[in-house]
Amino acid sequence: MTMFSLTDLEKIVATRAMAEPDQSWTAKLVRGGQRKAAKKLGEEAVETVIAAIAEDRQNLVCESADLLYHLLVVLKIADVPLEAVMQELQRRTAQTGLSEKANRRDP
Ligand SMILES: N=c1c2ncn([C@@H]3O[C@H](COP(=O)(O)OP(=O)(O)OP(=O)(O)O)[C@@H](O)[C@H]3O)c2ncn1[C@@H]1O[C@H](COP(=O)(O)O)[C@@H](O)[C@H]1O
Repeated sequence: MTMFSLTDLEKIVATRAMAEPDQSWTAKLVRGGQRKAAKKLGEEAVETVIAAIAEDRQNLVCESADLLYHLLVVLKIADVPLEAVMQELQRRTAQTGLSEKANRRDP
């Protein structure tokens, strides 16, 4: 069995974004606009943090899934393809996180 990937979920999100809002959470979020979708993403991030701190592994899995799904919806609304994020992550593999932080210029 091939592993389900974020790219697969990105395609589902793109398809469901065009569905009727009363039949799809994705469509409802997309029609509601970025402010609401991003707020939902923030809530899911907080719930993920709480699960991590509570050392609740099962809940951490569920909240992480909610978080990644809502991130893909926010990227969809912003018209940012997952590929752009992956390219940025790939670019960063050229250096360690610590050296990136040390070389960062503060605004
Ligand atoms: N992965 C997800 C996914 N994760 C979470 N959610 C929904 O996100 C919503 C918000 O989650 P919460 O736990 O915060 O629920 P809640 O507290 O009741 O939310 P509120 O009513 O308080 O806003 C729920 O309705 C979840 O069902 C998701 N909805 C959809 N997907 C994927 O998107 C596909 C298409 O879904 P639809 O767009 O609904 O057809 C699905 O088959 C899945 O693959």
